[in-house]
Amino acid sequence: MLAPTRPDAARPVLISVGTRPEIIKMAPLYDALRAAGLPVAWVHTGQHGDMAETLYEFFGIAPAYRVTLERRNGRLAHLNSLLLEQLTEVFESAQPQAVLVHGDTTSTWASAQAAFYLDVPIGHVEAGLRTFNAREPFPEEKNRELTARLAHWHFSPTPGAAANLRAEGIATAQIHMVGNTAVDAALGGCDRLGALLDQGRPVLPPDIDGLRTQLGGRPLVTVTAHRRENWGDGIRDVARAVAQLLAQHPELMVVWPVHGNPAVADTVRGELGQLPPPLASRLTLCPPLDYPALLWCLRHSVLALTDSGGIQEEGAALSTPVLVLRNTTERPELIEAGAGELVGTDTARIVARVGQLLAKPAALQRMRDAVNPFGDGRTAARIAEVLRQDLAVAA
Ligand SMILES: CC(=O)N[C@@H]1[C@@H](OP(=O)(O)OP(=O)(O)OC[C@H]2O[C@@H](n3ccc(=O)[nH]c3=O)[C@H](O)[C@@H]2O)O[C@H](CO)[C@@H](O)[C@@H]1O
Repeated sequence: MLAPTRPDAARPVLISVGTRPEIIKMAPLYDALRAAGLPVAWVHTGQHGDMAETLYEFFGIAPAYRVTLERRNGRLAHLNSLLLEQLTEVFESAQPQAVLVHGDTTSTWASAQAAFYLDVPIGHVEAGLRTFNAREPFPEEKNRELTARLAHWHFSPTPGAAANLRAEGIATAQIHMVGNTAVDAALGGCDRLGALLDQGRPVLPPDIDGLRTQLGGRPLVTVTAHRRENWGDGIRDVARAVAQLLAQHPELMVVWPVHGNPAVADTVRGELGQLPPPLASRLTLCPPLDYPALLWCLRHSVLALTDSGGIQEEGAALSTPVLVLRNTTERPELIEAGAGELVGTDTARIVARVGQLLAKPAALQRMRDAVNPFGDGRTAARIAEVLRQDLAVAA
C-alpha cells in the first residue's frame, strides 16, 4: 500500500503514538532510527495524557508534536474523528516521508488514516496479531486489521503474525518478521532501572519501595486488568480470586497497579479495599505504576496475572510466567512456548491454577525456562535497517 515515492532526508520519519503501551514499544525505535541516520520526529496524539509524561522522561524522548484533544464525550467515533482532524494538521505541517504506528489503538488507526489521505507511506509495528474475534478485544482487533489495509511496511513480531498477514493478501515482500519491540523496551528498561537504583535514585514509588523492603523471600504475584471485555464481572471475579489466594497462601504477596478507568478501579477497590488486616497487609493496591516500577514488580514476581498484551511479552522477556486473564489472546506463541497460559477470569479457575503452580516449583520453573517467542531485544534495530534501505537518510 502507498509505497514511498518521495524519500527526502529533509522530511522526517514520524512516530505517531498516543497510549502508554505504544510509547513503551516505540521508544526503542526512536533511538534505533536515529542511530541508522534517519531523521525522526515523535508525535504524541494525546490519547493518553497523564501516563505519557513520565514515560517520555524515563525514555528521554521530547515529542516534536503534541496533539491536545478536547474530548466532548467518550465515543470512539468522536475520538477517532478528533485524532484524524488534528493529526492531519500535524502531518501536513511536518511533511513526513513516512509515518510509523504501533499495534491496535484508536491512535494507531487514526494516524494510519491521516497518513493515507496525505499519500504518506505507513509502517505498522506489531502487525499481524489476530484473535479473529471482532469483539475480543474491541476495538483493538479491527483497529489493527484495518491499519494493515493501509500500511506499506508490516513489522511482525512472530511467524504466526506474519502468516496472518499473508492470509489477508499482504505481499510477502512487505512483511518483515522482526520480533517485538516490547522485548527491547523491557530489557533496556531493566538495565536503566538497575542503574538508577545503583545510583540510589528514588525511581520506585513509596508503595513499591515498601514492597521491596517487605518482600523477603516470599512469593509475589503481579496483577493488572483493564480490558473492556473484562469490565464488570470479569474484573470483579479476578479481584475475588486475589482475596481467596491471599487467604489460602499466608506467605503470598500481591501487587495490583489499578488502572485509572473507573470501570476498573471502582470494582477492584470495592472487592479488595476492605480486606481483614492479615490479608490487606500482603496486598499492595496502587495507582498505575511508572514503567520502571512495573518492570521491577514483574521481575520480582513468581507469576503475573494480566489481560495486558504488553505484559505477556514482558513476562516472557523477564522469565516471569503469565496467566492471561482472557479467553483468547493474539499471542498464542506465549502459550505454545509454555511461558504462559490462558486462565480467563473465573475465580475458582484462577485460584486453582495459581495454587497448583505455587505448590509445584518445578512447573513454575519450566515456564520460566521457556524460550521467549517474542524476540531477542534487537527488533528496533531490524526495523530501522529496513527503513534505512527504503527511505532517505540524513546527509
Ligand atoms: C490486544 C492487545 O493486546 N493490545 C495491546 C495494547 O496494549 P496492552 O494490552 O499491553 O496495554 P496496557 O496493559 O495498558 O499497557 C501495557 C504496558 O504498560 C505497562 N504498564 C502496565 C501497568 C502499569 O501500572 N504500568 C505500566 O507501565 C506495561 O509494562 C506494558 O508495557 O495496545 C498496544 C498498543 O497498540 C498493543 O501493543 C498491544 O497489542
